[in-house]
Amino acid sequence: MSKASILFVINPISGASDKDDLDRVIARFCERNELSFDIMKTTGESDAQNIREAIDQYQPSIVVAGGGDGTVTLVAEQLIGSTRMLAILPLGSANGLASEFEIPEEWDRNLKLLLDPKTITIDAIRINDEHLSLHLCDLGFNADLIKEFEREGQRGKLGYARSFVKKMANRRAGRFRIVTESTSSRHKAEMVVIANASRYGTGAVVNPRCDLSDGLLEVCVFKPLPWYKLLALTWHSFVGELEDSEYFAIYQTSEVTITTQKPETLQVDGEVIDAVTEVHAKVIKGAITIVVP
Ligand SMILES: Nc1ncnc2c1ncn2[C@@H]1O[C@H](COP(=O)(O)OP(=O)(O)OP(=O)(O)O)[C@@H](O)[C@H]1O
Repeated sequence: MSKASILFVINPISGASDKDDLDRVIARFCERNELSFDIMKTTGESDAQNIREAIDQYQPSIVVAGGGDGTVTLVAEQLIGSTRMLAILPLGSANGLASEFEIPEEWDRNLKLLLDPKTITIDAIRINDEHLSLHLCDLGFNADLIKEFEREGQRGKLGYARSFVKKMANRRAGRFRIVTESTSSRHKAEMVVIANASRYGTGAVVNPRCDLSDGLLEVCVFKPLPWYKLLALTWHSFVGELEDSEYFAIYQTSEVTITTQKPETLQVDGEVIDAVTEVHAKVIKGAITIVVP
């Protein structure tokens, strides 16, 4: 088999880790294994176009997204409909999609996955005919939390924990109407998740019915609950038994429209989009092939 040609797309500001040595580690790994490679850095401006141009020019068989979930989604968007593989080098604060597949964060172990790549083809979700989601989108609590995290200008796991505690003290519920292909329901909820994957980067399972290749998305509803029930719900979440909780509801569908009574913050794969009153989500079956351990 001919050796892979690899394009590394690195977000230099993702997460809080020191990346000064990364280019050298990548170069040493590729040269040692006789892999042809190129490295580009994102700038936060025109990145989608720059990645497309680099792919056109370089024609890699694997594109590595080195960054957090935002970078992974940005790179994936440029690969939809192509046979090129997407590999993930987790450098973000939470690394949700990478933790879903237990992709190693440690650079040397991660790069070894490129030598004889094992892959899985997964679905994606198109949000409001515009944004791509491979992982989790949500309205309400978690989106507000990410917004707070960004507003405070924090990065890294400690900053995330600080914002989490602050947001937990100010939980609130909104009203949601959820229309799937076969159901229509109304809920008072603190958070509604549109899920391709199963868990956040923290490990909390929000979607116990996750199958990333089944052509379906899940809509997961977290109803308002009193403080003294929080621990029980968290327990149900971490052991994957959320459906036992009366404060949780789930719908499976390939398409959904969610409308809210008041504007709710929407986040897609870790990026805060805006406050919205309507979200439409549709599955793209078999959208992308990912390198996994
Ligand atoms: N060189 C850069 N300078 C400033 N911003 C950048 C640069 N490159 C990318 N960005 C921005 O970084 C964001 C994506 O960050 P990403 O999700 O990869 O990391 P993170 O936010 O640290 O991780 P996580 O999503 O796990 O919290 C995008 O908003 C993108 O525009």
